[in-house]
Amino acid sequence: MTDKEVLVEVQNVSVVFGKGKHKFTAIDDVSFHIFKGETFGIVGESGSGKTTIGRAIMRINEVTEGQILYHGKSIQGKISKEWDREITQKIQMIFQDPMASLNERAKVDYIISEGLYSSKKYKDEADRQQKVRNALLNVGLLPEFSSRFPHEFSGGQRQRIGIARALVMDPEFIIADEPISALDVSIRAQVLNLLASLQQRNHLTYLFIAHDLSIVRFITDRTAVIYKGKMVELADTEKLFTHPLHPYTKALLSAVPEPNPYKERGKIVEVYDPSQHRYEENPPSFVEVEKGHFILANEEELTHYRTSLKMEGKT
Ligand SMILES: Nc1ncnc2c1ncn2[C@@H]1O[C@H](COP(=O)(O)OP(=O)(O)OP(=O)(O)O)[C@@H](O)[C@H]1O
Repeated sequence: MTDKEVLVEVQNVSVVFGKGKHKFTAIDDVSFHIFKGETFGIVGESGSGKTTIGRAIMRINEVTEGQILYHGKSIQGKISKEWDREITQKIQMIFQDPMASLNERAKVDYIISEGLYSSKKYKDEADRQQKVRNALLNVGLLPEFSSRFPHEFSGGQRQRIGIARALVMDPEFIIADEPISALDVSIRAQVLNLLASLQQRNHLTYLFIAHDLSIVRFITDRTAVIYKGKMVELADTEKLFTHPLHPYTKALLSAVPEPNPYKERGKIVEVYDPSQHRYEENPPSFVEVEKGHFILANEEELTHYRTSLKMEGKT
């Protein structure tokens, strides 16, 4: 990745659902940015808020506090019609479950064209059909499939239809929300490879949401770890996997199964205990502890992290 232009900026974003007694903070003061051309991963356990962040960038979830910028311009609140149209086209999402995310009663042709219809992003009917054909070919499906219904396809093919639906809009940024976790293990690699080759060919930027750490390591350039709506660590992916600092990241990594059964047998899985932080008296902030490596820590913890980095000779 040579281009370091910032494409997406999430600034102190909180997303709160419900009101009064039922108020629930799903995302709590989260900040990060995504460079153009990179694959940025967000990992965390179920319910940690990964999807909510993706949906906030898609403008499906309303941001309660903070702001999200795309190409340096706010995407919320009162925005011009042109800007709204542009971001609706440029930011696309691929969903987790290809069985649930495709309209069963619509033909593939309509499913893929929906975004085109609402944005009127085609010259005439022949142009629309050509765009659908190209999108299907780009994801390795036959153009003839456009006259079929979703139930006629396998899980992997359906996810390819979901990808084609995003691609037909000629996007710049794709939020892939656990795009392979609902698929058979045997076809996961194919879909991942397809996403990787589309990224190269179409100069795409990805936000890749996952709970499976081995996939994140394989596909992302940088990774953020989220725990109960708070971002706790962010670093280059290799760095995060080889030199994790936050105890939650360490616990997550220690739970990844080892391919070697002998190692797996003797392995100690760390348990994360959030009460170790003592944040009541000394609250944390998300700070850069070394270049490009951010961590949620209070002053006391920061001193500890800096010392351990120094000992590794890496400050
Ligand atoms: N519309 C909503 N109204 C109320 N609570 C919600 C809403 N959407 C999400 N939540 C809650 O916010 C929290 C975060 O949900 P989210 O789907 O972002 O988690 P996730 O990390 O993506 O989990 P998973 O891996 O299971 O998809 C959960 O506790 C969820 O129940």
